Amino acid sequence: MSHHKLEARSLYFSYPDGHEAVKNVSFTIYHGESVGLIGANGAGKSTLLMLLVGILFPSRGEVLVGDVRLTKKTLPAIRQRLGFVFQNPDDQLFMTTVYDDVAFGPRNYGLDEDEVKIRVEKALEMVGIPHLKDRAPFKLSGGEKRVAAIASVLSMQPDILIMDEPTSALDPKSRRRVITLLKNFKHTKIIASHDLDMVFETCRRVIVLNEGEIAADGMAEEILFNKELLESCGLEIPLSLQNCPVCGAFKYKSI
Ligand SMILES: Nc1ncnc2c1ncn2[C@@H]1O[C@H](COP(=O)(O)OP(=O)(O)OP(=O)(O)O)[C@@H](O)[C@H]1O
Repeated sequence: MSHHKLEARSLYFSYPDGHEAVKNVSFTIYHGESVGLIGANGAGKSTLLMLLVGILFPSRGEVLVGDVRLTKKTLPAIRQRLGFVFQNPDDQLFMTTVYDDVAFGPRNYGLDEDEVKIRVEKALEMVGIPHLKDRAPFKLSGGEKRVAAIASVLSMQPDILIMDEPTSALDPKSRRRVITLLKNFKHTKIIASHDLDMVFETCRRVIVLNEGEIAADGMAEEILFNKELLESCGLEIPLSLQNCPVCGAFKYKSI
């Protein structure tokens, strides 16, 4: 299904102050792939994700969604297929209730209220917060806000899910719920995170960014066990993949 393909071609991006945050980034992500995007603070992960969803536009290079080049003109038609979860949930939640925030996308898309209700209830169920539906988003805790923001994207049933730090600030139960829904999401997903254990569980492919450039792009097993590579990019092997100091055993990947 080539129309779900997402391609970055020699992307460069400089912020107005001249800082070059993304340099010569190229990759193709095919339908159904699960891709973790990792890198130290400031490596360019968020900037790259914003280029992929058309919040920012590259200084040079191009992004293609299917065969369509992402531009200001093509963006409206493409946007509804891309579900983007921001790093900061406050950028995503702006209605007076959680329900209305999660309903916003489907309503905007023109679905009738019965369908909207089904979508909202399903999305809230998936992230485990049906009980918060009537609450004001700004009165939620950090973790509650994060899962509400995820629900507001799931309700659009996107073809491509792009998430910036979906598990940060989550307690173990909420984190586990997010991991489960990511594993169950069968379309394309791209997840930027410092939670490398989560990346290992949910992504088959990993792209490593270092100072704006791709340092590695390969199978999760190859990359997340590569101590030298990770250390050269300011990262370390995820905890669940480190040898147990007592028995020497590894935990193995289950996807
Ligand atoms: N608005 C901005 N103006 C200028 N420079 C910026 C701006 N936003 C980000 N940067 C710089 O661009 C680089 C990449 O930032 P980005 O947020 O993409 O990194 P990141 O990998 O997502 O980092 P983190 O893991 O800390 O979230 C950093 O050096 C950052 O300081």
